[in-house]
Amino acid sequence: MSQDIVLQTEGLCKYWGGLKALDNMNLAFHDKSLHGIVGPNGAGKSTLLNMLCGAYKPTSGRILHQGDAIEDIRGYEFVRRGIGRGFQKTNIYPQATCLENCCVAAQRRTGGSFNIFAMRNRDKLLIEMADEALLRVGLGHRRDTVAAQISYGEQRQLEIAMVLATAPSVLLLDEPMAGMGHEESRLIIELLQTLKTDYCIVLVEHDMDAVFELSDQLTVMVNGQHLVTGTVEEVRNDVRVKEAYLGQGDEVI
Ligand SMILES: Nc1ncnc2c1ncn2[C@@H]1O[C@H](COP(=O)(O)OP(=O)(O)OP(=O)(O)O)[C@@H](O)[C@H]1O
Repeated sequence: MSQDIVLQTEGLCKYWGGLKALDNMNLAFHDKSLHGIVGPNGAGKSTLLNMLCGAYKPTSGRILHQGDAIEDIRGYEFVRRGIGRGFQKTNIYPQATCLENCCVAAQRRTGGSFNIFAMRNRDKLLIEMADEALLRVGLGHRRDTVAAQISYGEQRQLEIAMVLATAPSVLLLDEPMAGMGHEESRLIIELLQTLKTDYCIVLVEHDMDAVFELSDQLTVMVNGQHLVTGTVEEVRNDVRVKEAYLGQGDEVI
């Protein structure tokens, strides 16, 4: 295995009854780079992310993290290993402050302990992790603001901060630009440009301009099948990809 591969799938499959939502997926995700995943609706992109973060168990196949097979470990252990997942639909507690939201996320990494004497130090650590994450996404000034009171775009930034607060090495992001206007999307694109210098990022995103701008490697999936993986240029020039997107009104490749 190449040294900078952080996460890898081997023959990964997910079947729902007779439906092959994901079939024989062999992918390698590298450190300090962004791997885009695109494909028409129902291609299996979210299913893939759900398995990479431990939310779904594969029907068959393997997931390797730093060379260890992890497909059978429990969901919370994925977070403890540094595999962080952001969600397509917002996952925040609206009545909690941005800091509190990030502390809850950080706790998923550190784990809960009922040792009362350890509490003070643990809280300090959680707050440090949460503060660092908020600063990283540019939400330091919103630290003590209730999440319901920040803009939609800021809520999506908060989602990313909540993943960062789990101190991950892998970021799995599902449509972080969904529903955003141009200016808000730009902020997220710039954020991901800086984050990908430090993390292994797997990005599922329908905004093709954003994916093309950000991806070091790009995978196209269709109907649960792998179609092609390559650089943006390689993918854009691939005849099979053009065919797969024919008739897809909202996405032009
Ligand atoms: N829990 C489930 N039970 C049964 N079928 C499911 C389940 N989750 C997903 N599927 C099916 O698996 C296939 C892949 O779905 P998935 O959500 O992974 O696609 P996607 O590429 O993320 O699509 P979109 O771009 O629309 O979000 C679809 O046919 C979907 O209906």
